[in-house]
Amino acid sequence: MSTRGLLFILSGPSGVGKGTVRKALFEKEGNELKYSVSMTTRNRRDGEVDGVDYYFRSREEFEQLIEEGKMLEHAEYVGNYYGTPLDYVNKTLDEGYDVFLEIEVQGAMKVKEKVPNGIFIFLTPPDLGELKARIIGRGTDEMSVIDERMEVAKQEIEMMSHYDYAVVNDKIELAVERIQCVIESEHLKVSNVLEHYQEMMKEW
Ligand SMILES: Nc1ncnc2c1ncn2[C@@H]1O[C@H](COP(=O)(O)OP(=O)(O)OP(=O)(O)O)[C@@H](O)[C@H]1O
Ligand SMILES: Nc1nc2c(ncn2[C@@H]2O[C@H](COP(=O)(O)O)[C@@H](O)[C@H]2O)c(=O)[nH]1
Repeated sequence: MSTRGLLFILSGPSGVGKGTVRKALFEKEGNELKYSVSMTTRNRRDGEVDGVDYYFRSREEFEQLIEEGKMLEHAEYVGNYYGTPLDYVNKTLDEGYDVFLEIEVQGAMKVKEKVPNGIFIFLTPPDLGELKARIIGRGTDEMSVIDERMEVAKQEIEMMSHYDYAVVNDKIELAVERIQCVIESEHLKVSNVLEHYQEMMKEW
């Protein structure tokens, strides 16, 4: 017997540390979350692997998938498409696993329209100076792109009120612990526990 898994959406400005925190969370023992690998049209960075970090696709291929209704959400971000393939999310939730998305804010708001019972977590920087320092320190973007990402970040932070939880990423380990607390408490919610028993009672 399995009930449907929960959908967790981690979002927040570029460079806040979503990828870093998500990887640290997934390295924790006993974690049964499934990560939904996103699709993008942006160029692959050094060390990134197709199918692991992203599915890297051309604009034409991406647009075809949008047209066929194969994306749960998609957004255009700093000149490239990013999106969440729908089939993997549905299949994995149906198998009873929790699914974890790591996406930007426009996409998260589209998921909220389609999956209102998703759990939306906003990862925040300790302050904007630290956010810029992290983007620069990562060394993956030119200065013009960094400025663009900072402009988008200010608008994104204003969207925090649409989320269920705000998690500060001051220290990676603390941010991971806070997210683990969110996951555990969501599993204790009566609505989620009750669903489990309702499924069981159907079989008795
Ligand atoms: N708590 C932290 N303290 C200091 N540095 C951090 C922390 N978390 C992440 N970083 C660093 O900040 C930089 C950006 O992190 P990361 O790439 O994970 O951000 P992101 O939110 O996933 O970015 P994007 O949305 O653009 O993919 C990296 O160099 C990472 O090592
Ligand atoms: N709406 C979506 N946004 C996504 C998805 N996968 C990643 N992202 C976000 O895009 C920006 C830029 O990412 P980068 O790898 O180029 O730095 C960042 O905020 C990601 O979280 C997705 O499937 N949908």
